[in-house]
Amino acid sequence: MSTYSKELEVAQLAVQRASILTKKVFHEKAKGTISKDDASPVTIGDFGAQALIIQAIKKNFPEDQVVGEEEASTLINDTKLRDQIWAFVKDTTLKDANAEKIIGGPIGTVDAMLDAIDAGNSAGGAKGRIWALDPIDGTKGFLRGGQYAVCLALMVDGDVKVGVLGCPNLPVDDAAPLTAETGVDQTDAEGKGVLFSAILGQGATSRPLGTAGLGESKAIHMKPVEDITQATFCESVEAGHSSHGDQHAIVTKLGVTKPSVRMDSQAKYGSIARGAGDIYLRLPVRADYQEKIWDHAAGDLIVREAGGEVTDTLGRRLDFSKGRTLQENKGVVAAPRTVHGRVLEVVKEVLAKK
Ligand SMILES: Nc1ncnc2c1ncn2[C@@H]1O[C@H](COP(=O)(O)O)[C@@H](OP(=O)(O)O)[C@H]1O
Ligand SMILES: [Mg+2]
Ligand SMILES: [Mg+2]
Ligand SMILES: [Mg+2]
Repeated sequence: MSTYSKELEVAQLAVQRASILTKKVFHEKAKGTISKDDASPVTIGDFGAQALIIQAIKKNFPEDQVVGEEEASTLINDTKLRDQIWAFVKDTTLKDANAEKIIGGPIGTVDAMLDAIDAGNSAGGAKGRIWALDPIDGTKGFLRGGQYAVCLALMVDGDVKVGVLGCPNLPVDDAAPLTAETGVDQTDAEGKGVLFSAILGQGATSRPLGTAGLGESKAIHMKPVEDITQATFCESVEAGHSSHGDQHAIVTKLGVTKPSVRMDSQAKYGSIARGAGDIYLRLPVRADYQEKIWDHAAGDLIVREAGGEVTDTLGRRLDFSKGRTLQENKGVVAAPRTVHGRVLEVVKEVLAKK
């Protein structure tokens, strides 16, 4: 077995199983939300997916730590929400019994579910094996029927080694170009659902997300951008998450002619990695916001392994070794290696004028 192939298999199957749950939650209109301290929403889907993924990690790698976005403390007093989550968690399994066995089978009890959610409480850092988990990235996209992603990455001594992104609402077809519609009014109907993966040094792949174990995988690559004016650029839907104004100024200066594609979640990283789009910009809105490691770890590796470069707005690699946040970084600039330098130059020029 090659390095990290076991970790990759567990991560892929765990993300696949969690995606079955998020799709069920979406279709049963059980999206009831509560607001977190940072005013961001969290749903039955977020908690349920976190429980299922951590269960699979702990069954296979009991010593590993997990930095997960959600915490169970809110569920201690809210027994109604807790029971709603459990109703989904207890019935969600992979359709292939063998694959289900690989990730350790279902969770036995409500308490075990709460323990699994809580096991995402690692402080992160530069030592040891730590998984970064975002059970639903782009919760706002999930709620409004846009893009979202189930995101999992393994860091060893602060360096990302394995990354997996499950994107239930993106087309399976790697060649389908991004359009404005890709970001809005999407479903997980026929032809949708893709699982992106990468292992450091071994390239990036995509395969159908599916529900019954892992289908055939294909290598993915960023598109060589010969003429930057023809590039497709993507950004967050939420204006509070990145500066649409700065991003517009940057792409205008680069001569990009196509309108930006707005979509939620790390589906942006996956989409540029497979050449459906080219550039992803995330310019800070607030100087004091620290990006969370679970919002970037898997996508960063997948883009780099597909031939891209990912830095912050100052040209520094994203540093996942500093705890739960990217406290040493500001914003994100992701582009094919061949044009990243040019994009970064313009990012710096535009920011210097502010
Ligand atoms: N002020 C802010 N700046 C940047 N990112 C923010 C932010 N407030 C929240 N976020 C993060 O933006 C993520 C979504 O990114 P995007 O806009 O690309 O879809 C959220 O992930 P969750 O949806 O997992 O909470 C959240 O962690
Ligand atoms: Mg959130
Ligand atoms: Mg997120
Ligand atoms: Mg999330």
